[in-house]
Amino acid sequence: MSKKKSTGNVREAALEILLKIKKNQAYSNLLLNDTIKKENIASIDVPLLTEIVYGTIQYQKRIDFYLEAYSKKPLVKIDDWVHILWRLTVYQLIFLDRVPDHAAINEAVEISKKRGHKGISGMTNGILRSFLRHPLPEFSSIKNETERLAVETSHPEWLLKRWSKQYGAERASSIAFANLTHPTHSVRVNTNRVTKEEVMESLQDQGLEVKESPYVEECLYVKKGSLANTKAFENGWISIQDEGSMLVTLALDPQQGESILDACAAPGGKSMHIAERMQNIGEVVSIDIHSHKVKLIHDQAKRLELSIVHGEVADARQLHEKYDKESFDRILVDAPCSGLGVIQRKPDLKWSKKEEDIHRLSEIQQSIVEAVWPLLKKGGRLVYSTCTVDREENDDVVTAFVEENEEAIFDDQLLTRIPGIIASEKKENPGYFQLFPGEFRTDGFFISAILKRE
Ligand SMILES: C[S@@+](CC[C@H](N)C(=O)[O-])C[C@H]1O[C@@H](n2cnc3c(N)ncnc32)[C@H](O)[C@@H]1O
Repeated sequence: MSKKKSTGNVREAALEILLKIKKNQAYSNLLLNDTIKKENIASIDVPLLTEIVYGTIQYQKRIDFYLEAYSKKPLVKIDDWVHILWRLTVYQLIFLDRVPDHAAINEAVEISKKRGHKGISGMTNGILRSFLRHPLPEFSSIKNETERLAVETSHPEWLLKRWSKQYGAERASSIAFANLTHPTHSVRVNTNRVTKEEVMESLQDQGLEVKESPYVEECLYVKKGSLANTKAFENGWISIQDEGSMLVTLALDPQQGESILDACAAPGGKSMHIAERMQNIGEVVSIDIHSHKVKLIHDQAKRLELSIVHGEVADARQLHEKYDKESFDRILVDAPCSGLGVIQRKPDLKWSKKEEDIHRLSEIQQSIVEAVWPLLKKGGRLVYSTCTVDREENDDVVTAFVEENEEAIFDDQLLTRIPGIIASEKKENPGYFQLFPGEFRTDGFFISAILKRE
């Protein structure tokens, strides 16, 4: 059966998704996949729907600045669905060359008529046409520097202030601009089963543009094309993974025959990488608190033929009930975090996360590290990582832990295991480092390594 839908339905679908996100009903990626299936969106329309949804979220603060210049009423007094419809149409007018302006505006007017009344469609027509007739308002009209950066890069002010205080104003600005750029798509080659060259050939044969990474050996950048239906993916030769995430396994440096605990493991990206590096010899215990997520670990292990990975549902803070002291050679805590390092991929995070979330998460992160520490053998290594950019969830968690635990010392050899160019930039403390978005081709990641004294 043909999966045909007009682009009009694409915009309505985008409106529905954005409204649900605004009401905090779900994450954008889950809602998108759900809507594509339920609404039977044609595969040809999926890229447009994805672009409108992510782009509108990414640029919403900047778009509101533009809309405010033309709206007769303050935006807070406009119904949510009308406001979002304006936002997504302005996104198309500014950023999508392939959508003709009149088509985008006509669709918005039609949707307004269908969902509202004549007054609303008239208002929609009026604001969008006056937006087209005038030049874009200048950011320089905003006098306060942080407010100006917040509007231009479309970030909440509290977050920019936090980054500026923690990493300096220049870094805060570069993170915010980097978050507006497209992320690099990378895959990890399962070198246990296939060579990098074979994977490159296979992907290229299927029309994908592939390039070797200069940093991590098993990493390939994929420029064009969808990976999910490729032979390499179906055969379990590759996994989709950010290169920063691959560095975490390099930091842990698991060896064949060892016993490894991955305390926060789902969906299993790092557990699989660990098992691949161990050539499937040894044991990887992969814990996650959510049973539906542990299923993903089982699925991945099966697809990649990694029999040493054992997924288990448990709370990492209670593992002492299941495992003896000093059971593991190495432990990975890839902690639950605010995800502020992956805004490029998941822009809704910058609007949904609040400062209170950071405080709450940092307490959970500390308690997980403290709970699993006794399970590490003497002389063993614990790696603590997050995909966020915030000292309270990162540097503060590990420095407080090392200060309070006599047996713990920072691993001053960490950077020797990280590829040269990346490591040479990271000198603040030899036992941990922060990767910022836009710095290399990775997401924002924090990686630290702690040793247990003999
Ligand atoms: C950053 S994600 C892990 C990503 C994973 N390491 C990977 O590379 O695919 C953090 C995970 O920790 C899990 N989690 C949160 N609290 C936990 C707890 N108390 N014990 C175990 N897992 C927990 C979450 O369900 C989530 O899947």
